[in-house]
Amino acid sequence: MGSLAAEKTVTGWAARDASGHLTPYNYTLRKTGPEDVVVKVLYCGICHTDIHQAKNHLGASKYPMVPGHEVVGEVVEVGPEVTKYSAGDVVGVGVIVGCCRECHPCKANVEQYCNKRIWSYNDVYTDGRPTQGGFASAMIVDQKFVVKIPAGLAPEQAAPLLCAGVTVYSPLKHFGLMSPGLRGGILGLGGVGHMGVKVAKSMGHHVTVISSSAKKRGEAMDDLGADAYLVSSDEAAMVAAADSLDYIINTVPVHHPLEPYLALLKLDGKLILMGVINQPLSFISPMVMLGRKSITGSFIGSMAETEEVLKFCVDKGLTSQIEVVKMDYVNQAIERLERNDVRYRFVVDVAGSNIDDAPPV
Ligand SMILES: NC(=O)C1=CN([C@@H]2O[C@H](COP(=O)(O)OP(=O)(O)OC[C@H]3O[C@@H](n4cnc5c(N)ncnc54)[C@H](OP(=O)(O)O)[C@@H]3O)[C@@H](O)[C@H]2O)C=CC1
Ligand SMILES: O=C/C=C/c1ccc(O)c(O)c1
Ligand SMILES: [Zn+2]
Ligand SMILES: [Zn+2]
Repeated sequence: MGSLAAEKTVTGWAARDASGHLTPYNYTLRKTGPEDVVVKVLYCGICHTDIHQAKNHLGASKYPMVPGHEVVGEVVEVGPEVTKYSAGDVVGVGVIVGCCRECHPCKANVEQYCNKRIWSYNDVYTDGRPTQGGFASAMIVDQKFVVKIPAGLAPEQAAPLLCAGVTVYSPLKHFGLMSPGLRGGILGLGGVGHMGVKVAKSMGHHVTVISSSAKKRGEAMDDLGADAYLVSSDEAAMVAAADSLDYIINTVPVHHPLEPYLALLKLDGKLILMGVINQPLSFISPMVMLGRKSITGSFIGSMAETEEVLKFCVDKGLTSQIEVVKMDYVNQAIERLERNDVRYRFVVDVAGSNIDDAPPV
């Protein structure tokens, strides 16, 4: 991997424009700083956010962009002040790779809410270089934003926990929704949603999947262990389920009406928005007033919660349900994810794809 003093040239797969099509791209990483960990990427999950970013759904994308923020890798080098990791450790990196360390969220250890957060890609690091994500042979990351993957978790299984897993765990913990017996809804059974079913079931909740079609009913009930399944267009079933849920984790990634789901909540129920939707959502006020309901949101989880969810999954024997693909399949995987054709997360076998050998385009 080279010496601490040298910049490292790596190959990633980058989007060049809002088509979001990824092709090989060579770039240099910063010299390893005192608190930096050099990570050889083994696996990286494909999150729907990678599509939002690569295709400029939020209007702030910069190219070339190497996406990927569910990264599991092996430590190959550490800076002289790194205390937490050493070469050979299997580690994870998620959505955030920097924060100010001084603001209220940083001091409260919820650094994901720091207004000076640095995203793992499509951002600029403190040295002025663009950040680039995990669809690459290596990343250099400050040790604060690295977690150890515990023994007992396969690295490819662990990858989706670094975004999808912690994204459902964090709000359940924060909003006091970890008690057994709660009735939860998971709206949208994709990468985040399937981890929602697994985590909520492991907390002892009664879990209802609310889906746009009946296609996933059998898998949701038989494989993931959901207790009930609602098709959102089935008006009679939606009416029958009114006032029944303590919370809904809403993972739908496109504009949609909120009122059908607010109606499913009990008194004091919470609709927790997860989907990245760049258009106003709407509802009439009595839908929340007459039931003291809340509409809230949540953004990934802290580094501490990321460590917690990894341990939670080991303790409960939870894994993600994944389809492992090679890097040269990444564009097809993205297309399939967009048309809702994956059960439930693609994970790219980056190290097994020999991406350093591909000629850059
Ligand atoms: N807040 C946060 O911290 C995070 C936010 N996100 C965001 O959450 C959203 C979901 O992410 P992820 O789970 O990876 O996405 P997936 O594409 O894996 O899952 C989304 C699910 O939503 C449902 N859906 C309904 N309408 C559509 C549609 N038109 N197109 C696609 N899916 C649809 C589908 O479930 P069904 O078939 O059951 O209807 C689908 O499986 C994204 O917007 C992502 O950016 C992701 C991670 C963290
Ligand atoms: O997948 C993780 C990132 C989620 C995310 C949430 C909100 C937002 O504005 C983003 O750009 C990304
Ligand atoms: Zn994500
Ligand atoms: Zn801060």
